[in-house]
Amino acid sequence: MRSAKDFFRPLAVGAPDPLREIPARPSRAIHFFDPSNPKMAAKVPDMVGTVDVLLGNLEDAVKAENKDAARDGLVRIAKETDTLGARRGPTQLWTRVNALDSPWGLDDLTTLVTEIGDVLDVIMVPKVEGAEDIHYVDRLLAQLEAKAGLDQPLMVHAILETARGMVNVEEICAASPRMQGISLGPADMAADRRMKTTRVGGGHPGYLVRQDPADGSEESIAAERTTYQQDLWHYTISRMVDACVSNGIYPFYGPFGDIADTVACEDQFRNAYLLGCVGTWSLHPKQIAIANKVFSPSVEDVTHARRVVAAMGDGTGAVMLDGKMEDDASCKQCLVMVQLADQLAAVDPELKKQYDAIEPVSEKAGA
Ligand SMILES: CC(=O)SCCNC(=O)CCNC(=O)[C@H](O)C(C)(C)COP(=O)(O)OP(=O)(O)OC[C@H]1O[C@@H](n2cnc3c(N)ncnc32)[C@H](O)[C@@H]1OP(=O)(O)O
Ligand SMILES: CC(=O)C(=O)O
Ligand SMILES: [Mg+2]
Repeated sequence: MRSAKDFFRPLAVGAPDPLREIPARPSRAIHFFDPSNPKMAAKVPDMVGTVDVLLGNLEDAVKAENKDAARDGLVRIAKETDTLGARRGPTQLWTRVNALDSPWGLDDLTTLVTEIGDVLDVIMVPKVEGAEDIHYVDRLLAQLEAKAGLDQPLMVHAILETARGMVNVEEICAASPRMQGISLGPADMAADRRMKTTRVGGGHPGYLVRQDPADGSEESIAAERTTYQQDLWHYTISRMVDACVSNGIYPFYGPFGDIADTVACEDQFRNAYLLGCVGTWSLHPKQIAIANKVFSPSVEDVTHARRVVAAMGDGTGAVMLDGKMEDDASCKQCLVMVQLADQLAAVDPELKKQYDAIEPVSEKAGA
């Protein structure tokens, strides 16, 4: 571990200074596309402005024989789409590179940083297992940034998709000032943990609790009883959120592979939103609207939050609103909601219209 004094020093001569703070950019949906797929690639320019993040995926879901074409395709798209990237327009440009132990990871990093390092915002690194993976990427990026003459450092986002990564999640988050966030990789995580599932994210009907039998008799045990499906990912997401927030970086849910089941997708996204995630992945264009809806506070929540903040004045003490006690702590929760709404309204005109239509609040205390 570097000393606190050295933590913000560039890791290569000529590399830009590391960021002191990770920018809080709206990132409700990270939309994945395969740059080697001509149909998907053709849609990218028109998607700028309709989604917070476009991510050129080079890793899983891209066929081995298309790896070079995907990398080259992303370089071309970034160069030709002059509104793409946070420095040039409303939509960030991220990439997911191949794993560090794969035959393609080194070429991905080398090519992307030197060719489009001034356009890319975040590099997502899959299958991160410990701080050593981030340290390797950190130094290599500094060398490449220096070589490319970049004046801003690239940020790094890790995917949490192994048991060892989970055990080391706090040190991964703290490993570099480049760390921007973490996403859950539920499919690889399930495989690595030897979970007996076959899905890409979401719940499982077999993971449940059952109502007690009425009286312990054989009949009552065999009788129909209510069951409640439980959330397979609660522990993982909660721990990821704590690790990210305690290190000043951002937690994200990941993929929901059942593209047709838009209802369960919305549920999974909302669970993550309620637990503290700031965004999620979109694998198909129809998941973008779901993510944008779920990760934008509802008009009802913003209305309530603004009322509480107004009623709390300087934010201290206790007041009654609608029969409920509000104090410093509930006011802080409401401020999270109000600030997120303000941040999203600045980039989403439709949301701004909805939030602006909320009646202004004047009450100072008790109602
Ligand atoms: C576990 C993990 O690692 S998850 C992350 C890796 N996985 C991915 O990135 C998957 C990305 N998504 C996809 O590959 C595709 O969406 C699939 C395979 C899931 C479905 O693809 P299709 O069967 O072609 O979907 P569908 O027929 O509904 O597509 C409709 C249109 O949207 C396009 N489209 C589909 N997905 C995307 C996308 N992610 N981005 C842009 N356009 C897309 C299709 O090309 C098609 O275009 P067309 O109307 O010009 O023919
Ligand atoms: C997201 C991802 O890569 C996974 O679930 O494995
Ligand atoms: Mg994976």
